[in-house]
Amino acid sequence: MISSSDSPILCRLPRVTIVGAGRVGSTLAQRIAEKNLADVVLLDIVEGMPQGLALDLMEARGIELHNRQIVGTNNYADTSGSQIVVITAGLPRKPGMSRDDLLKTNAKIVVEAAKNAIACSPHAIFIVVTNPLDVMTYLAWQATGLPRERIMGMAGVLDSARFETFIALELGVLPADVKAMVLGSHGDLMVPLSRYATVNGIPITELLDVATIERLVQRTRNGGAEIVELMQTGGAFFAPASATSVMVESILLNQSRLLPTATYLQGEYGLEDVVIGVPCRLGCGGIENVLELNLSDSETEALHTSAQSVRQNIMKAQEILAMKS
Ligand SMILES: NC(=O)c1ccc[n+]([C@@H]2O[C@H](COP(=O)([O-])OP(=O)(O)OC[C@H]3O[C@@H](n4cnc5c(N)ncnc54)[C@H](O)[C@@H]3O)[C@@H](O)[C@H]2O)c1
Ligand SMILES: O=C(O)C[C@H](O)C(=O)O
Repeated sequence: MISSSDSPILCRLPRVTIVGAGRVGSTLAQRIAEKNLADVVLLDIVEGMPQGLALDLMEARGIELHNRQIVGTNNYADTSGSQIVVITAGLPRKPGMSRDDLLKTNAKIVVEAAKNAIACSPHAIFIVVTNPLDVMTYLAWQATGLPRERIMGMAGVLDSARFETFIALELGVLPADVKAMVLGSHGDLMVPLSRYATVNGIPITELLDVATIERLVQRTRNGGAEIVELMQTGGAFFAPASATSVMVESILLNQSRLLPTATYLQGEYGLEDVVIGVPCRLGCGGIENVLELNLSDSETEALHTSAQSVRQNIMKAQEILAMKS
């Protein structure tokens, strides 16, 4: 008699663990299940909450016409054998705070989550979402000891989607017709590449004047804060969950999509030993390759300034973690 756990080929469906079942985590669980991408394990420290969310999502399956399993838990043992682990655990910022103000609280949470999750899913690919994003991804990379291909951060897909949204609103065109890429850190020093933004192949520099483009760039840089100020409690979660689900999808379906991804750089763009957003191809092994774009001098300078700020915060985070251990 073969039990289901003895039969990996026939019975193992892809499984994605989401650590942190808050607003981003639970919305991501919904996206993954409703896109029929994988079974989901939602883990949180709050007892009962991930279990309740999972049951609620399970009860929607007949209506949404999918058959994915969603499990809620407080125990890492239930996450074992996951193909992907997404870390959303940690505090969101409040109005008036920068993402870097979350460093102290979230560093310990993310390091612990990463260590616990890798112990149960040693072959998983990790996607970090918790802020401050680039620093948290670096800490999770260190904590897990994973090769850089298997650990990345989500921010660029979201920042790019915001830039595309603002361009589409300005021009009155379909958002899907706008393509743009935002590189750098997930913060005020992010680097929206206006030069590469197009509407169905037409550069936006042909369609909008310099002052308007600069206004849209500034709104993109402030995109997270704009929502935090409006909501007053917590930040964005619908678009962040959509953005993360696109990365999950590209990995699980081996789509090799070229997406702005926070990754550990090893000399690309003249940067080393830092995590920052650059274009990466995402497939079944995680990051398949890092694309080095030909940047102008000012774009390169902006990327380096962004990286310098991440480096300083990595050092701060390491000091904080050293004090606590
Ligand atoms: N990278 C991005 O683009 C992006 C976008 C949106 C949000 N974020 C960040 O994602 C994080 C989560 O945001 P949210 O809106 O979902 O917040 P939230 O408060 O709704 O959810 C966070 C969850 O983490 C849980 N948690 C805390 N410590 C934990 C631990 N040790 N183990 C497991 N779970 C733990 C909490 O109980 C809570 O349910 C924040 O840091 C936020 O700033 C990043
Ligand atoms: O702005 C935040 O604090 C959350 C997230 O990073 C976002 O950009 O929406």
